[in-house]
Amino acid sequence: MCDRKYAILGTGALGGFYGAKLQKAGLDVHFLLRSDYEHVSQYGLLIESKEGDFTLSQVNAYQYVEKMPQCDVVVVALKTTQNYLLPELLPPIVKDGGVVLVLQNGLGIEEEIAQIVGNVSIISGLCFLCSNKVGQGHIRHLDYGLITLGEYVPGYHSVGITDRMQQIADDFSSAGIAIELAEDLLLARWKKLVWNIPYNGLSVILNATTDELMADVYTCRLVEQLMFEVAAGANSYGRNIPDSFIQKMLDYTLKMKPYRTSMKIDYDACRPLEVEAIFGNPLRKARAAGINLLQISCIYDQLKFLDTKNQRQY
Ligand SMILES: NC(=O)C1=CN([C@@H]2O[C@H](COP(=O)(O)OP(=O)(O)OC[C@H]3O[C@@H](n4cnc5c(N)ncnc54)[C@H](OP(=O)(O)O)[C@@H]3O)[C@@H](O)[C@H]2O)C=CC1
Ligand SMILES: CC(C)(CO)C(=O)C(=O)O
Repeated sequence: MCDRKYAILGTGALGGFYGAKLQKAGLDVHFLLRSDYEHVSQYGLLIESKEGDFTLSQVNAYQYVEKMPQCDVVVVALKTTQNYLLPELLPPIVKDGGVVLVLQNGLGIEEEIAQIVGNVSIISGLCFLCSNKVGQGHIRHLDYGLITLGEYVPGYHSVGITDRMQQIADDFSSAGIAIELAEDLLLARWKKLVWNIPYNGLSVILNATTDELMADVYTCRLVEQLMFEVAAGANSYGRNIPDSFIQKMLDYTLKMKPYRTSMKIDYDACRPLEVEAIFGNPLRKARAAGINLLQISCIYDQLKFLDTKNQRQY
């Protein structure tokens, strides 16, 4: 068993699920919580999963990072809308020479983290996971769970498979979490956006689940066009997303159980939407490389309008 200490920043649908699996496998895990702190300190975490339900009656729960031990691996599992808190949250808990493991959707997050903490490695994981937080300390894992890991270096040059990536992969694999290693993090991030941009965006704008978007010829066409635009964005950075990958994402979603995307869940709960990380950053990156992603830009403007209106109502 490894002696790496893990911190989970944000014990929600994703952080709660993976963190609990790591603890169950015997790893030393420390959970930062917000509204669920009292409940989880007292009763622990309950994970409902198609892979088997389990309870952790005792977890290392914290309300403040100052009380947490310094950790070898700090998992960032907040919504990106909370990333403005990272300058307060990260420095006290990441060990010198440690790893910040970003498990968030979107683009450009590693560059922000590199500004906050020096002398750490930044590794990101793109999570193909359907998980929801359904109550205090109560996570419902609906499907999937594969994480594609890639390491960040300034400029997003491809660094191949590093030893640190391999160590984290070994820890997660020991907890029964499927891991794939990517040589090129930037390519992996754009590939994840092939799914998130059309489905997250359209689910909110059109008030639709994934199966509804796939069942209609017009929305299906829109999804596909958006996917091709994401591929054009990747291409502006010299990354090739083949047409076969787009077909794979369409087939994958057709086979998926009807799903309300995480952005739609946030919208329905009047929580802020991850518009900047998932739409704004890719648009700005592509623009900086000289291309305008017109359809994605149109989705972005509508989401900004809906997000602002939703927040005002709240
Ligand atoms: N859920 C999924 O299946 C997937 C999620 N992702 C990505 O993972 C990331 C996390 O999403 P998800 O887990 O769904 O989101 P959740 O909202 O379920 O989890 C985020 C957690 O962070 C906690 N939090 C927020 N602010 C603080 C704070 N200041 N201190 C401590 N805890 C805090 C929240 O606490 P509180 O409970 O009080 O709100 C919440 O429990 C996002 O980038 C998302 O896009 C990617 C793939 C799949
Ligand atoms: C594609 C999906 C729904 C899981 O398969 C996901 O990873 C996400 O919501 O970001």
